[in-house]
Amino acid sequence: MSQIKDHIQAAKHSQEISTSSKSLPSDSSDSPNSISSKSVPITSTTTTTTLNSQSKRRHRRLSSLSEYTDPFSDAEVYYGPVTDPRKKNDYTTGTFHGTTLNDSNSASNAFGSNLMSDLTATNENRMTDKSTPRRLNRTRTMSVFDNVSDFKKELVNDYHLKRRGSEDDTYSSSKGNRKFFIEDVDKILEELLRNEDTDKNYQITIEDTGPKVLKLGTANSFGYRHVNVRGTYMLSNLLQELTIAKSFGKHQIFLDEARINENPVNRLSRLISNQFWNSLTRRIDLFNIGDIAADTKIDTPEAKNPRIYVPHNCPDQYEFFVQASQLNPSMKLEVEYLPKKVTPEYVKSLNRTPGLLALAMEEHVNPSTGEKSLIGYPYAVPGGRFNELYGWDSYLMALGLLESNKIDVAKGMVEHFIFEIQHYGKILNANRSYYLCRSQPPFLTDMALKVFEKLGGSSNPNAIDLLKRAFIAAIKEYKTVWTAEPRLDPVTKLSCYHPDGIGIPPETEPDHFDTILFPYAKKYNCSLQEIRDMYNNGQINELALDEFFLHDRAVRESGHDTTYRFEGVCAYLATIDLNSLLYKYEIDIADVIKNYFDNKFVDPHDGSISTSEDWLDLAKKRKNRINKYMWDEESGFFFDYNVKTKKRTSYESATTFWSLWAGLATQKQASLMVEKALPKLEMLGGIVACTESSRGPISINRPIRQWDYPFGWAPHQILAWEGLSKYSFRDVATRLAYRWLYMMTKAFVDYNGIVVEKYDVTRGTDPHRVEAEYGNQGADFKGVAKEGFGWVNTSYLLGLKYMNSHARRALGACIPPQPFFKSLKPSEKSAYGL
Ligand SMILES: OC[C@H]1O[C@H](O[C@H]2O[C@H](CO)[C@@H](O)[C@H](O)[C@H]2O)[C@H](O)[C@@H](O)[C@@H]1O
Ligand SMILES: [Ca+2]
Repeated sequence: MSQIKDHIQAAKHSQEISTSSKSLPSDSSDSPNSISSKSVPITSTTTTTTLNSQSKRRHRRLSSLSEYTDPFSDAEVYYGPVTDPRKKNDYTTGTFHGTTLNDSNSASNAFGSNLMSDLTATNENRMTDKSTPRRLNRTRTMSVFDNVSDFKKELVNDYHLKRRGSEDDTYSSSKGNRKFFIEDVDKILEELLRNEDTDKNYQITIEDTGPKVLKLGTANSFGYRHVNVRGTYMLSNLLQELTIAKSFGKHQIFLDEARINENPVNRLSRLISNQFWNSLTRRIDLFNIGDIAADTKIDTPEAKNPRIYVPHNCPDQYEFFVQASQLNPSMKLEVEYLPKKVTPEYVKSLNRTPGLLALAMEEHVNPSTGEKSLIGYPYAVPGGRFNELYGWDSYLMALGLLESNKIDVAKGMVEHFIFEIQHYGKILNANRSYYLCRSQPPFLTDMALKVFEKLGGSSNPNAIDLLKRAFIAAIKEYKTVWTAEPRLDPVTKLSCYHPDGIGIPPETEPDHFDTILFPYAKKYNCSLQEIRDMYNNGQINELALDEFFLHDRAVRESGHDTTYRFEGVCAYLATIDLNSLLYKYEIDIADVIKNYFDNKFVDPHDGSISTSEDWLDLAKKRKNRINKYMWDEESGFFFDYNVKTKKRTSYESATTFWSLWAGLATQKQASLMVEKALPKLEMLGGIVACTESSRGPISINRPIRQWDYPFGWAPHQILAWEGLSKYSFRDVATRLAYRWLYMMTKAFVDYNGIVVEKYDVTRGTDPHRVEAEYGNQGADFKGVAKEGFGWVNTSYLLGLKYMNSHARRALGACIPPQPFFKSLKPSEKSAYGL
């Protein structure tokens, strides 16, 4: 009680509450840093009695100010729970019924914390942390006035930069624990955006030309004394935090300065592990299926209502979804069975009526009623327009999820892949009807092994069971998808991406094929839309177009959609990517048969028997063929091999490093790759997808492609780092990782917390600005980025594992690679392969 009096006395003495009517927070706040909207006015005329009764009511709030609360706790802990009953979603009770990505008003969507287990785990971690407050950071204004993208240079030229005022001096007295008191979240948000978001995109970035300073009231003075928050980074973090607080229905909050001043490396990795994964996680239940089935990619009237397609032999699932649609008719969920045989004609017939494809579900028994129901296994989606379970994205996300200890989600994705192989014949490009004919780069064996290890490996019978089921499925996939016609080339015995399908892929952006279709529109004297329809409806027969779209589908199966490496030829290329991955399958299968099937695998699908030696033999043969057809000693590249023209290509691609990841290259080949190929692909921000010379000139008739120079992709970085490390080039991997992390951190700091699908690795200032094909996913958010992008999130967590504390600090200060490498002592340089 005396502590309370001291506070009030101190406030009175400093005359902070004596002149005007101000609001103080009430005690009804149930999280340490949020305050109820009901505040208690105190004026200079307030009587002692009133003060006393208010003191009591303020007790918790005032004492919580002096207590240590983790400034870096998750949004749910820091701002939660939701105080607006209309926004009360099931994240508070552990079930999640909403995934509408664009609904910024929903707290659960702001940071969809779908799984109670995740929340509990995070809270537990925090609690163990509590006694040891982390070292708080120095002020990170990180303003970069003169480092503005040429995208907006003209605007900046007209702007007169203001000199900064002198720094307010209260920081030292706060002992690094300063908190702000935001009396009116909406008002500050509005002021912040009005002053600082000069280009009106609801983000505060280095391209905004505001004063870069905003006054905020301190918590100790209940808002009467102000300090300046300066610079793009802190102001944009303030915008992010206020946006989140608002989404939790908060009108007043205490906000730790450390939270908006956090070391960016810590902030980004924290957000990825504790927030972004949750926002990207889905788990189908009776109530959320409508949201999960929604799709923004197809724009036909029939695509407006959510639709789910169920395999012909899954009656339980069919019933479950019918029940879901009956329980909630306003969801307008349509439920359809797939036929037993899914043909390309059938898939094309669904183009106007696309739908989600059912995934694996488990039985759930309600402990109190004993009632049985189904619930989907959790999975993560890549983000942005990609709101479904993808093939290789899932593997890459699983690596990051495991790193963040979200084992359930990674495991769930293995279950889904087993289900997909059983019911759709392959791991699908993604679980939408328009992806039924094609797959994506295969990673299931490695994914299952990594999940298995995390689950406790051979000491856990459930982990062994999962591993065995995953390998039975992977062997089926290997035999019936990747080493069967049309994907297997009978001559070289190497494999190509070569899916089925008819017509124009409906999920692509409408103008994507305009340059290809234009001559046909001219020939038939009709519009581009008419030619699209005529071709899709089979009203015109054009063999060249059929051939083009055969390869286009193959490009999409390769995951590298799109690149000039593959255009017009992909289905005839035995690629180094795919054949490296299949080599890895063969090696992994050999291992698992030896260790978990007593070295005698009886295939339940075809009755055949194989041993570890059989699979090692397949691997050896593939390796010899890869060397024969693809290795180019002179350039240090593995190139794709064209099985039709019977020629090795010369397109220099980052996927040459997949041979290292798979472990098929020799040490000598690895050294040549580092010596000759790497210098051509190593850019400012990491490894570029291909060399500029291989890509060739870009023009209006030859538009830029996203899987080509100058773009860099997370999967390429991750596989190269791991591959190089396998071959004693961890130093080189560390250098490449620094580059990539620097680029990501810099964009995150300068562009309002952005994390995108891909980056222009040649661009120092705004690498996230990629205007190719459907644009960059992850860039389109208001106020705060909620999910990052799946595989890029992973790349950040994995890249950090290569960094020592010195490099981490340099990244936190956004030191570009060149000056950083130059500043290293000779003894330190070797750790970066310099
Ligand atoms: O809608 C256009 C294409 O989009 C996907 O490809 C891209 O996103 C995927 C999800 O992140 C990723 O797996 C792929 O590598 C990207 O190029 C989709 O996979 C394509 O099939 C689709 O046509
Ligand atoms: Ca802006």
